[in-house]
Amino acid sequence: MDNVFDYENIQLIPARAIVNSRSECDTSVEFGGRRFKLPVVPANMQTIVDEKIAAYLAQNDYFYIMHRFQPEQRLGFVKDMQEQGLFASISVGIKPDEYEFVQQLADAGLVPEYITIDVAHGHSDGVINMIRHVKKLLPASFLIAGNVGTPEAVRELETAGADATKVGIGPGKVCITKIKTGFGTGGWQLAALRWCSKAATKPIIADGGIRTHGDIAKSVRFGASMVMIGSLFAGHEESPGETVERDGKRFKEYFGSASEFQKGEKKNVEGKKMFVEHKGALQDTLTEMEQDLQSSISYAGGDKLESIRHVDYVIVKNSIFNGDKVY
Ligand SMILES: NC(=O)C1=CN([C@@H]2O[C@H](COP(=O)(O)OP(=O)(O)OC[C@H]3O[C@@H](n4cnc5c(N)ncnc54)[C@H](OP(=O)(O)O)[C@@H]3O)[C@@H](O)[C@H]2O)C=CC1
Ligand SMILES: Nc1nc2c(ncn2[C@@H]2O[C@H](COP(=O)(O)O)[C@@H](O)[C@H]2O)c(=O)[nH]1
Repeated sequence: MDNVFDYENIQLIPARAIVNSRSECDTSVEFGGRRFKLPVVPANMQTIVDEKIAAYLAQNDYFYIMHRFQPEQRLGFVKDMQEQGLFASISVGIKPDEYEFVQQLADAGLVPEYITIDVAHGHSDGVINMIRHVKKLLPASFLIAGNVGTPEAVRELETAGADATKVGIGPGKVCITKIKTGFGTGGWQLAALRWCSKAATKPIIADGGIRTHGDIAKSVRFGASMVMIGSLFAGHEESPGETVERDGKRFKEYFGSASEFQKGEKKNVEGKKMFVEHKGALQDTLTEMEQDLQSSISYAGGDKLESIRHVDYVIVKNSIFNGDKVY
């Protein structure tokens, strides 16, 4: 690795605008055979997405990935979504039950449009074997595999049959992997994304560490086709996390998928729980993300998302925030 940096160390350099209004800029992206309004997907976590949010996103041309923490509901979920004419996008793990679940889907003739293999350490035989199993039984599903943090891992998962890989080990807001294990891409996620994307021949999802809307444009610049976001989606009215009130202010809970709260036990805990400020309706955030990304595209000197991919950038030694608060 040559240059090591993260989101807060990068500024993209503006180019001459070709549009007269930011509204002319198109933020949509093709991913897995469908076109979505934004290159953004809320994290497949229990306090971020539920069936209702999934249906809303699919109906409104946004990508979603349902989490895997209510495993018995997944088959019905795929059926329900497809009966409504919506795409089904689910997550699986790699334990023996998950092999049976994939078999059940195939036996029932249910083919989710998207399947994500969601485990902490994706560069493993466990994930490679599951990729092969899914590709054998459900070859028409678009298969995302992760998480990984190296070019070797991206290549191996792609070779095994993954249609896309998910990059990010430990940069998440409720992640404690970096502290508890000493490993991961925490603190240099954007550089890791750049490193991985140079090796990738298929799309990459950048996962974790997004703290501002500008970080979406930076992810696209450094090779992401899609950006997975947890904390920025945690505080909405619709968010499944519990709402609490403190000193007259409303907050919503956001916990890690490897936290004690998710697991129900204190074993291999690599996640924590926090409370984020309540921030209104989900659609307002999606709209603001679209407007901010339209602005990013205009600064890139284009009118399509792709124009961000080739802009110049500088590495700022400390933090671009220089003590400023984001909001
Ligand atoms: N993106 C990230 O940085 C991280 C994300 N997470 C999220 O937390 C959730 C739980 O993840 P996970 O614990 O993988 O899920 P599971 O508990 O379902 O574990 C999946 C399988 O992988 C094995 N496994 C887990 N970690 C490792 C490892 N480091 N080395 C070898 N084998 C391993 C587990 O065995 P065993 O339990 O016996 O080791 C188990 O068989 C997921 O949603 C995941 O995305 C968790 C940590 C980091
Ligand atoms: N190390 C852990 N990572 C986790 C856990 N639960 C989720 N995640 C990852 O975080 C991102 C979201 O990051 P954010 O910065 O946008 O909030 C999510 O998509 C997972 O990859 C966990 O318990 N431990």
